[in-house]
Amino acid sequence: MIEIERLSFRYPGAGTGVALPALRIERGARVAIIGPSGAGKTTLLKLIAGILTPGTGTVRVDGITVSALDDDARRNFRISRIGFVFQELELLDYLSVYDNIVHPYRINRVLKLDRQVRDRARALAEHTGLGDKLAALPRELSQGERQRAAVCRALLTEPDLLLADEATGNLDPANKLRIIELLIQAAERNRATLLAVTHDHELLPLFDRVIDIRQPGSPRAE
Ligand SMILES: Nc1ncnc2c1ncn2[C@@H]1O[C@H](COP(=O)(O)OP(=O)(O)OP(=O)(O)O)[C@@H](O)[C@H]1O
Repeated sequence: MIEIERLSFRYPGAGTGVALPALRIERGARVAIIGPSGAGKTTLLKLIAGILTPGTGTVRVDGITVSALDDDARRNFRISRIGFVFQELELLDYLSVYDNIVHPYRINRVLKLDRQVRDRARALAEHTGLGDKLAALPRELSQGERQRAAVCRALLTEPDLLLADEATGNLDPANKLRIIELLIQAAERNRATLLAVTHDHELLPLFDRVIDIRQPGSPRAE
């Protein structure tokens, strides 16, 4: 469960940010976050993930007040509980698809890259149609395949909370649908919550709730 109370955030020197009076999202919900460009959708995801710390108010995830954790605890929380898929994929060009997928396990000591994880990485790749691309470099993949690799990486830790920020941007309609369906299936399998920022209104029927972040200072949650 995600609980937000009187949340506000402003970037230093910027006139805009995000403000949300209150919001509750049940565990396992699949939620689309919409709103005009600059309304604060990405900022909201970063506040929930503990990447940014709110100016005022609180964000609680499964009873944990994320902003009250110290830096190490917040990082560990993020690594072990949250899967993030960004629009800018941030796959590492010099690593194979397989090495990209398991990368979080190589750089975070809280994660252990054991045989089970390796098997899970391969199974995820198979399931997403990347089974024969594990040795390829990201630049040798199509855009849809790269995005699927980024989704596999986000799913490998079996996160409780999946945050997708325009994960389907720049993809054709068939690939958009495939990515969202992958995220929804994974969330259902793990009883995880899915929050997906999207500008694609045709994808909204796939979600069970839509939160519309309006102008900063006067947001609307529905
Ligand atoms: N690093 C930053 N420094 C200063 N201001 C920022 C920074 N990142 C975002 N902003 C500003 O904060 C506001 C909210 O940005 P955010 O990226 O959360 O919006 P968004 O709703 O995700 O937009 P979009 O749909 O265009 O991605 C915008 O006015 C933006 O210019």
